[in-house]
Order: sequence, then C-alpha cells, then structure tokens
Amino acid sequence: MDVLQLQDVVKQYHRHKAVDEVSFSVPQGSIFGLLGPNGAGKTSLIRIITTITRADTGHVFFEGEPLNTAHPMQIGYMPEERGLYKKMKVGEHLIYLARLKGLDKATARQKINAWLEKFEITDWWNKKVDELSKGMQQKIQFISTVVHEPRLLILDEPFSGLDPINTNLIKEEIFKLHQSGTTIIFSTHRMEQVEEICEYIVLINKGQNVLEGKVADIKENFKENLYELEPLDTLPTSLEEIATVVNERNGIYKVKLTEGVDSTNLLRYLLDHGVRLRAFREVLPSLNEIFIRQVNQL
Ligand SMILES: Nc1ncnc2c1ncn2[C@@H]1O[C@H](COP(=O)(O)OP(=O)(O)OP(=O)(O)O)[C@@H](O)[C@H]1O
Repeated sequence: MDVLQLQDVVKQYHRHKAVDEVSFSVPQGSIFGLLGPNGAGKTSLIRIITTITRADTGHVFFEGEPLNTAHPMQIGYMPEERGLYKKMKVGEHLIYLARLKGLDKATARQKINAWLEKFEITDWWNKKVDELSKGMQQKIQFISTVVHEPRLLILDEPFSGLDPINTNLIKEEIFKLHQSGTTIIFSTHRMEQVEEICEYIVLINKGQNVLEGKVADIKENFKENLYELEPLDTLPTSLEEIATVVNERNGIYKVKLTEGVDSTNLLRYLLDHGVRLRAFREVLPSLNEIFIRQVNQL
C-alpha cells in the first residue's frame, strides 16, 4: 500500500508552471528521496502534500483517501526555512506546536520531556529560542516535527547546519522512526545522504518527474559495464581486446568492458593470463552522476 499517491498534479504561479503533471507514489514504510535541482518544484509539491496550498489540477491520495484538511495531523513537516518564534521559551514553544498537532497538554509535556531527555537537553526548557545556536534550534525543530508521531514525515534538508555528531544523532532517530513504521520523505541536494538513507527516489526537473523508482534498480539501469580491479601483476596489453582502461590510481584500474563481454569473460581472461587480483568489483554509477546526467539532458 502507498501512503501517498500523486496523479498528474499541476501547480502554476502566474504564467509559470512550477509543477507540471507530476505523478508518483510513496510506498508505506519507505524512506523516499524527493530530489531535484534548485527551482525544480519540490517545495511546491511538499506544500501541496501538506495542504498549505492546493494543486490546480490532478489528484493526491493519503493512505488511499483523497487528501483532506484532516490529513496534516498525520504528517510531520520540517521545512528548510526554520520557523520557530525567537522570543518563546523552548518548552512552551514545543508544547504550543504539539497542541497544534492535536496533543493535549499533559501528553505533549510528557512526550516533549522524553525527547529532551533523549537528546540530553532537558536544561533547555526555559531557554529562549534566540539563545540557541542554529544547530540547537534545528534539534528543537526536529522534535516539534515528530512529537505527535506522524505516519508520514517530510524532512527538507534536515541536516543543514548540523555538525557531524548532531547529524548522526538526528539520522539515528530518523532510522528508529523508520523502523517503527513511519514513512519518510527526504528532500536534499546531498546525494551521498540519499545513497545512504533512501530506498526509493523521484527526481523532479523543471516541474516534471524525470526518474522514479528503487535506488538499486535505477543504479542497475544506469550502469555502464565498469569494473574496478586491483591486480598484483602487470596487466597484459591484450586486455584491450576485451576492456578499455578508463583510469588508474594507486594500482587500482577502472575498466570498461567491450560490448558483448561480461564480467566472467574478464575474470577468466585475467586468470588465464596469470594475473592475481587483490580486488575485483563492479562499479555502479553514483546517484550524483545519475542526477547530473538526467538534469543536464533536459
Ligand atoms: N509563491 C510563488 N510564486 C511564484 N513563483 C513561485 C512561488 N513558489 C515557487 N515559485 C516558482 O516555482 C518554481 C519551483 O519552486 P520550488 O520552490 O517548488 O522549487 P524547489 O525544487 O523547492 O527549489 P529549491 O531546491 O531551490 O528549494 C520556481 O521557479 C519558483 O520561482
């Protein structure tokens, strides 16, 4: 079952089509990357999903039902621009935001305390938001996004401004939420984070869906028959009959197989020529390479 389904969604601002007939589905329990270059239409899509704005045409379904104004209670959205009130105290602010998401005061207090304890920041309760650093505010924003235990979590650049320790801390919590069944839409320009975190992606460019699917399948579809080998012996010159050396660094060769040659042929060739190997592996394209290739194509 899909938590979210978008069908032919269009959003136009004046004469500009920010979202142009976009369709995709977010599987239940997945970590789903919503990717695209600047101005692609990601925020416009998120604002439609969270009912901040409406699509001009098209359909959005949340857990199979047409999206309605009750659904945002099941959604936690952490926008890229952080929106905390600077003059409020951390504790009262978190309670205020939790109550907006439908929690009663006692439950809100209990859940917020549990999160502050988890992050070892219980002493922040009476601090004003503007006394906190950017990274500290980010932690508070994260808590406010997850405190009502949403079934769908939308995180826009959740690690921007965080140091490596706090990045890991938040990442671990995201994984725990995922393990407990929360579906997560993750929007970022950091492709290495997408590789590490996401199982599915959709790539939006100029308002259109240009690529969608499982990360593993996408990488498989974009592979270019490249292999990396680390020989202990000199490579024979006749290797060029079955593969071209693309580059060599510190004794590690990247080779591209000739059309019609497969990895078994290459391995057999190397063994037949007495080449001993320390390493041999297929090189799949990175999401970064795929992203740049797809975006530049259009
Ligand atoms: N309220 C608005 N009024 C007019 N144009 C808008 C509005 N919001 C977005 N746009 C335009 O729609 C397009 C898509 O913007 P959007 O913010 O959805 O992109 P994005 O993918 O989130 O970009 P980024 O990665 O830079 O945050 C852009 O050309 C932007 O200028």
